[in-house]
Amino acid sequence: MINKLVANIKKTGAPIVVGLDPMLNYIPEQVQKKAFAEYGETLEGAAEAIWQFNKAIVDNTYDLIPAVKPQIAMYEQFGIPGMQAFKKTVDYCKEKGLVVIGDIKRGDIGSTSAAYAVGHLGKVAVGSKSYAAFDEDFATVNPYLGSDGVNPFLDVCKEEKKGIFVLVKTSNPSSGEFQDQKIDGRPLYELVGEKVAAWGTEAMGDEYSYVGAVVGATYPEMGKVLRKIMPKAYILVPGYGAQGGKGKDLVHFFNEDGLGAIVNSSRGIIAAYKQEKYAKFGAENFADASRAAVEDMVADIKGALG
Ligand SMILES: O=c1ccn([C@@H]2O[C@H](COP(=O)(O)O)[C@@H](O)[C@H]2O)c(=O)[nH]1
Repeated sequence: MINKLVANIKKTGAPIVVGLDPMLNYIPEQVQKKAFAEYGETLEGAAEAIWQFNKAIVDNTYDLIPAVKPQIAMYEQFGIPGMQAFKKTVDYCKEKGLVVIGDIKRGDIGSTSAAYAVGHLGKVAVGSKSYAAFDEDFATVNPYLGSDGVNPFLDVCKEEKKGIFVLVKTSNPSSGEFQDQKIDGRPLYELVGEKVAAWGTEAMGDEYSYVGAVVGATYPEMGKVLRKIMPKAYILVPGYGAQGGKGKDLVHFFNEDGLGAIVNSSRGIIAAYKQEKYAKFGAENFADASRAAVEDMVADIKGALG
């Protein structure tokens, strides 16, 4: 899958990911009304609204982008219907040729991590049969339980040629509380970065490893250091747009080959129609506003990279 991700990035010339984080309050009234008319103001109605919202955005942007990142929390809050909308979204994006990064942030004791890995990236055995349950291409993994929480994901990735992005330095304001703590004089996120590089040597694609890292756009100096520590790891960079990250902050997340990083924007793209800059599109044309926001994001990053 890392080869497909790199190929999609080269084809589109767009090192970006559209984050599909559909909160109900981003979904225009007309989409909600139609879904509620069919299913009532129920969990099913909410799930239908988020599915129709996602579909419109994907239909309007898929030719410009290499990948999407559905955030599972946004679906899970609507229970079983929400999870069905998650799965429908994953399948639809894959049909459109997009790489799907499930932002699931899992990681547990070994046996539990194995179940997460199988459910999201692998196949679960049922008697003599096996099924790919959610079947994303990549998943985000929390490494803070240690190697035995990550190894089951590596095993499934090797078998299925899928990938993971390991949380190394997250974009949120309090990420330093634990991640920046020093051990033998070095911040914890650097030690995790070294582990990502080591895990990656066991799982190489043609140019990059199946084991990537999450590093927030909001910490550009740390991104620069981590880029050097993990030269073969793709870096998934959240924090662009709504969290304040800009193209100029991201230059050092990339390698000399212009590859090596993929920048996520969720609210900045899917709720673009709510921003003054894209207000001319109106709520009816929300997906056109998202397309314009994708074009602007690509221009911003490419401009910064020169
Ligand atoms: O360090 C991290 C890791 C993950 N995220 C996720 O990315 C998106 C960001 O959404 P925006 O609307 O573009 O701010 C969201 O799904 C987060 O859970 C992150 O922000 N930082």
